[in-house]
Amino acid sequence: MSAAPALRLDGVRFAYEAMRMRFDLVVEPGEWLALIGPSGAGKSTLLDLAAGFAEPDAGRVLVAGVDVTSRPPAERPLSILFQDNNLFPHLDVFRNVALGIAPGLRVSPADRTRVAAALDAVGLAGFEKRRPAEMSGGERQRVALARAFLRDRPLLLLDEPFAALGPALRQEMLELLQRLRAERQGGPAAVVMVTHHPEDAAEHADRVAFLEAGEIVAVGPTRDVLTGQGEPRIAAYLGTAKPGT
Ligand SMILES: Nc1ncnc2c1ncn2[C@@H]1O[C@H](COP(=O)(O)OP(=O)(O)OP(=O)(O)O)[C@@H](O)[C@H]1O
Repeated sequence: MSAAPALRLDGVRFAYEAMRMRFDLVVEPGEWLALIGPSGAGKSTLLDLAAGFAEPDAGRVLVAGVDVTSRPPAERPLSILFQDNNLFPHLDVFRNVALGIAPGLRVSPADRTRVAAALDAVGLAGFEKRRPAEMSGGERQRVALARAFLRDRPLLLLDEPFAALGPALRQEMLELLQRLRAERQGGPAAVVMVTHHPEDAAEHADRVAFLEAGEIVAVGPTRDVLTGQGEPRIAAYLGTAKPGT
């Protein structure tokens, strides 16, 4: 592929007191990569490093070919969707979505049309005046999704955003996400998704990276990684290890 990777972690090193981490990773444009691995392996920290919430001790972070290592989160060409804290509670739905394109909330008529179209795309036309507290968890995440896609960034970082929603709704949201990213004008957005649900990776991801103790210990096509081929640690994590192996 000739276009620059959507995300590149190049010899990125980072340490919390409890663990040293080192990440090398390339995510191609339009690719969907799932991050799996045991609790505390470093999955959320990897996303924090990509998003700019954590600064590497060494190495470089590139997004869409641009070195963003020392840029703050707001200046990186990506969108983020986490489980909580995606919306501002004091702003209504319209304003929460409009923030994606008009950070100062100076909304032009053209912006207004785009916000309405984004809300329509996630099935929330007519919800413009509601506050987040007046909506269900699933509806709130739809608002966050509308904002993320309105920003039209080439990279979307997901940290279990739909984990609290229940299996059917989680699937519905992932399918909506799949559809919205495919419709992006400049080509599908790349997705890096932390998940504790291997079935979500199996359904949606092109590749899977398995993390353990602050490192990516295996990365490859979803099927290969999820069958744990040649990697007993993955089988142990998935609970598919055969007795005696
Ligand atoms: N703010 C922090 N300060 C100090 N240590 C931290 C901090 N955040 C995470 N850690 C430590 O860094 C390591 C990696 O944590 P991280 O949250 O990235 O793991 P994870 O794979 O996302 O885990 P989980 O699946 O439980 O969410 C863990 O040892 C954790 O205790």
